[in-house]
Amino acid sequence: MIEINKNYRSFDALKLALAASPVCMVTDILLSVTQSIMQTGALALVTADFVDTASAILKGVRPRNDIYLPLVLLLVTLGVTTIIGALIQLASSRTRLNLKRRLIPSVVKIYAALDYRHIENNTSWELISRVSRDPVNSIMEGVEAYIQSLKIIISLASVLILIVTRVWWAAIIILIFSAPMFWLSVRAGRKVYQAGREAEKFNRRTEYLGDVLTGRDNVDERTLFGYSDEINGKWQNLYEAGRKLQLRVTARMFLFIKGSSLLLVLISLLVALTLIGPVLTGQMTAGWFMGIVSAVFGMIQKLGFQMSRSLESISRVGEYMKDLTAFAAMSQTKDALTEPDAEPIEFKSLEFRNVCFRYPGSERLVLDGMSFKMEAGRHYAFVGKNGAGKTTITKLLTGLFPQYQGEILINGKELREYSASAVKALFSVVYQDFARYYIPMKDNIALGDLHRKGNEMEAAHLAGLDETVNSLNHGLDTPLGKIMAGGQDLSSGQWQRVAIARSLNSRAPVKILDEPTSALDPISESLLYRDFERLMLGKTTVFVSHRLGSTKLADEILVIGSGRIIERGTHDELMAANGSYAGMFEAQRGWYL
Ligand SMILES: Nc1ncnc2c1ncn2[C@@H]1O[C@H](COP(=O)(O)OP(=O)(O)OP(=O)(O)O)[C@@H](O)[C@H]1O
Repeated sequence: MIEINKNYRSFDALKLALAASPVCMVTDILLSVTQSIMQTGALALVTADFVDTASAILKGVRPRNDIYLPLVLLLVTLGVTTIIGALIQLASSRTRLNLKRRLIPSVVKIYAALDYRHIENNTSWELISRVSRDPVNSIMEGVEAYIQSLKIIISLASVLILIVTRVWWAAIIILIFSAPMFWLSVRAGRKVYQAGREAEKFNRRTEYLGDVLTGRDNVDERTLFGYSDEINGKWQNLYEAGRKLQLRVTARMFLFIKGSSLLLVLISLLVALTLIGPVLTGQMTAGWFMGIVSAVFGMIQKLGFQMSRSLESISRVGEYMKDLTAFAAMSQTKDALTEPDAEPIEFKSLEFRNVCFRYPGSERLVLDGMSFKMEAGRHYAFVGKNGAGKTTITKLLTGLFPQYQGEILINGKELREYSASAVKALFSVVYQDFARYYIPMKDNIALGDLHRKGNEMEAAHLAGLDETVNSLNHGLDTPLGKIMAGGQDLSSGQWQRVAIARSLNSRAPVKILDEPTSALDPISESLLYRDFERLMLGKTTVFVSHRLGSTKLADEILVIGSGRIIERGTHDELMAANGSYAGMFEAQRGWYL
């Protein structure tokens, strides 16, 4: 539904709603127009007729029975206006639902395909959160504002037509005073959205601190460290700053609306006063006087308050549309949404040739001339200090950051030349901060390779999850976590095994394991290492670990420092070389002696 590289303007809110729900939108607009004519022009006419007939009856000029028709017309006008109001609400809520059905998947699709660097960058992340936070309401606010403005314009036109037939100059005065109000309202709306944008930064931070204060994840540390007051103070400071910003604009807006409403009330009084003359001289009937005056007052109220509000909303949706335009124009990863190929390509080798990389928005080179080669079927381990760049290498390998210099070659061919689906099929990763999906255990494991459903039990068994599965109420079908009904939570180590099972379920020939045993108990960890050869038979593995005992399993250890490989070899070779690796290994071994 959202088009890439389209320049969205505020009016496009209407077009989007019309595309999502044409019947309801057209019904809404037609009913709204009818309602505004009924509420103003038609009501003024039937009121005039009713009052004039009643006064003629009181004077004895007309028979009593003549009152019935004007009375019925008056009641019908009021009744129909109310019914139309209810129908408009119905049509509008249907439009909202239809828009939601079409818009949300479209926003999610763009979101999911965005280049990974936008997610990591603060500025673009703020834009992404602004757009994706509540797209349906943001757009519907504009749609309703347009329809509201149309209603006001129709009301204004029908009242003005009535006034022109009696006191033409009053109509001109109302028009002249309304024009600057329109303009000011548009400006005010823009200011409010821009202030909202500033306030959004505060909102995101207060939301995060709110999570820290109330979220389930931090409950243990929160209780133990007793930091609630400290964080609460920070939360309040941020909240206050955001609130003051918003308040300043809202107060200005309020004064503006109130001031202009007062002005318009004065104009209506003027119109009413000038109409008294023709009534007294008999040029205008009392009924027409009442009809016109009540229509003018009703319309002035709308003009003063609703019109300012609607124009404000229209310019706000205009600003939202600018954000939407920028969001839809953000670079996307080609084929980001494609599934991995059903059959991975045959893997032969992987090579980094003089690769340099810095994260977007950062000056520091994390990889600085990184070169190494890996052959199929062998096991490799990356070791190095915290922040040396081990995880970064795995991110580059899996295509998350294509903006590197140098070459990354798979089977001798540049990584960027492969389709995303081929790269996805080639690697499976157990991430350091692996995901926990609050869905059944079986689905958690199946996500590792959606082409290969039905092998979840085997993968669970290989990952040492038999006991865990048996302890769950419904075995593999038990929802994990506490979100779904009947869900059971797991320990960190059990969750990590689920992530390992996910990887084992995949047929990817290259397994990347980034600290895969950090949450496992010593027995489980050594069992995993014992079975490592069997589990990874025929696979190429890239192991990232600080536990140097585990790196002994690797055919080759690559030590990273200063953004490049500083040592490489088997455990024995590196120990004999007595360099960096040997230093790290001895430091760790010291603790076990
Ligand atoms: N999104 C990012 N933006 C900017 N810099 C980043 C980003 N992610 C990581 N870095 C920086 O890149 C460097 C390498 O990080 P990386 O996670 O690859 O290190 P690592 O060797 O895996 O560390 P550890 O052993 O602690 O897991 C670090 O200095 C880190 O600060």
